[in-house]
Amino acid sequence: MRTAYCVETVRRAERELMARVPEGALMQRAAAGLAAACADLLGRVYGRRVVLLVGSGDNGGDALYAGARLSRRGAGVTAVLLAPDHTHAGGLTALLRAGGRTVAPAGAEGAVRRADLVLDGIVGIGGRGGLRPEAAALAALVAEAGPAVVAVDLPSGVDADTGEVHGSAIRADLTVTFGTHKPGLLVDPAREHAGSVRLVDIGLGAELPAEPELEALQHADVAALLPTPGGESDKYRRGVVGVAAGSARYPGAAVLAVAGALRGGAGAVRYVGPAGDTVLARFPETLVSDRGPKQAGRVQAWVVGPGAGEDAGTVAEVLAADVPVLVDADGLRLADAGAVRGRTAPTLMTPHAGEAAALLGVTREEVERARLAAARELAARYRATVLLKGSTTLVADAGGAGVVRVNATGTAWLATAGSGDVLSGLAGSLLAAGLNALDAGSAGAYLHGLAGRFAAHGAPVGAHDVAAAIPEAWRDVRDRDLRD
Ligand SMILES: NC(=O)C1=CN([C@@H]2O[C@H](COP(=O)(O)OP(=O)(O)OC[C@H]3O[C@@H](n4cnc5c(N)ncnc54)[C@H](O)[C@@H]3O)[C@@H](O)[C@H]2O)[C@@H](O)CC1
Ligand SMILES: Nc1ncnc2c1ncn2[C@@H]1O[C@H](COP(=O)(O)OP(=O)(O)O)[C@@H](O)[C@H]1O
Ligand SMILES: [K+]
Repeated sequence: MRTAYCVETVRRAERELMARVPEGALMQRAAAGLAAACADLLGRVYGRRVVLLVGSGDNGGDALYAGARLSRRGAGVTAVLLAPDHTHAGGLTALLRAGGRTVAPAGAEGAVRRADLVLDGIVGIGGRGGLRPEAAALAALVAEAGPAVVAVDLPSGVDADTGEVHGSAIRADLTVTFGTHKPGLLVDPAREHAGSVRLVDIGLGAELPAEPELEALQHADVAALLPTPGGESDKYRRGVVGVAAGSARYPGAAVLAVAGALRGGAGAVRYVGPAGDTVLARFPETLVSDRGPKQAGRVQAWVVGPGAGEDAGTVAEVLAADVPVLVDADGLRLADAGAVRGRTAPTLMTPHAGEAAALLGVTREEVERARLAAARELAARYRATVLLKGSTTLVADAGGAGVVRVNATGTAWLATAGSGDVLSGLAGSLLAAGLNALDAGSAGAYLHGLAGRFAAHGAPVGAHDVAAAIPEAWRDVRDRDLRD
């Protein structure tokens, strides 16, 4: 499991650790890891030109000490001091002793244009708001000049706790973060600014609490969740998932949800709705019923909503069932909030940003700017588990207060019509197989993201390709975990 902790928790843990280690030790650990990552990126350090953007805090100190290390290895290092009267004194002395030089922002253009590498040490977890004008101008110059950029701890200008970006922020190729990931490194739009992320261990682990702010499943975590049939299994014991989806207008949504559900671990898929013939033509193994959800026979979980059109009656009927229910797409609009809140069995809602915005009464852009807050807010309002889809997929458990799962496997190729329907079938199938709503949502998103990658291989795909690649994703999770 990859975990991320918010700034307040990191600060508390750092205080506790600092009380037990020699003064300055943590910064030296951070700087050593940072310099090593820069050396890896450069390939050869000797003769390279490195520019440090140095702000007023310890983030700048990290950059200066790392710059000193690179300078000792033969790099030409220039520090641009954004706050010359408040520069980290120890770091500055170390850099100057190692042969580095300093320059004011006004005189930095030449050095930036010649640089092989720029280290962003403007602000770290002490940053508030976007970059200030002088730093923003430097960031624009760096972006235009195009050297590799390594962000120290996190890209300056992004919100470490939320992933929000207020104003301008550094765009990095690599972020070297210390002690633990911060939520902003895993949640867009900030995540996009971070590039790839490397975690440097500074010994913080033992001081961090058990419950992080965010967690991201890895192969081993998902492998442990995947349902596997045993000797005693039959199709009913593996779980039956009911899919109430599709309409005369959108029969394809039913097919795609069933396509996902058939690959999600349930023993059988029961389809209810007006697209039965279309579903059967594509998937003859589906149990099709032309009666409503109540009369369709027992299921262990329902998926309702994809392509449902205006069929509020079916949504209400499904919500009245005493089994886990996944509500997606049109179902989200048609569901009565009180009925969702009143359910005793788990509910998993799977909106994209537009659907979440409609439920919250805000704009889509507002949701995309503050995904974490939106997912938590919906989970609180509906007392349901909420999987918020998009470039970052988040799963907040019912109530919204606990740890939020973030999915790291997605690819932008999944932004294709109907791929959400596949996800709803897949996650609903995992619910029917016995996973709780948080696990079903996050393991479903994980497999779905991986399937998207495998199906796409860097080229456009349709949603049915994603569904067809789910078994490959499943095998990859299971087999790579066995090898690890
Ligand atoms: N505390 C520790 O034990 C460790 C801290 N480390 C580093 O220390 C950093 C935190 O250092 P600080 O607490 O000094 O905070 P920062 O260096 O992140 O920033 C604080 C300073 O930046 C200014 N500032 C805030 N927002 C700004 C903005 N938008 N534009 C320009 N300036 C702004 C503040 O006025 C303050 O002077 C971490 O991110 C990490 O890089 C590491 O050395 C590891 C150990
Ligand atoms: N930029 C992106 N990067 C990664 N995944 C994305 C991106 N955009 C969309 N997705 C994923 O693609 C799927 C689209 O679902 P959805 O918006 O419901 O589409 P539809 O309604 O057409 O089925 C979701 O799983 C979502 O997380
Ligand atoms: K930084």
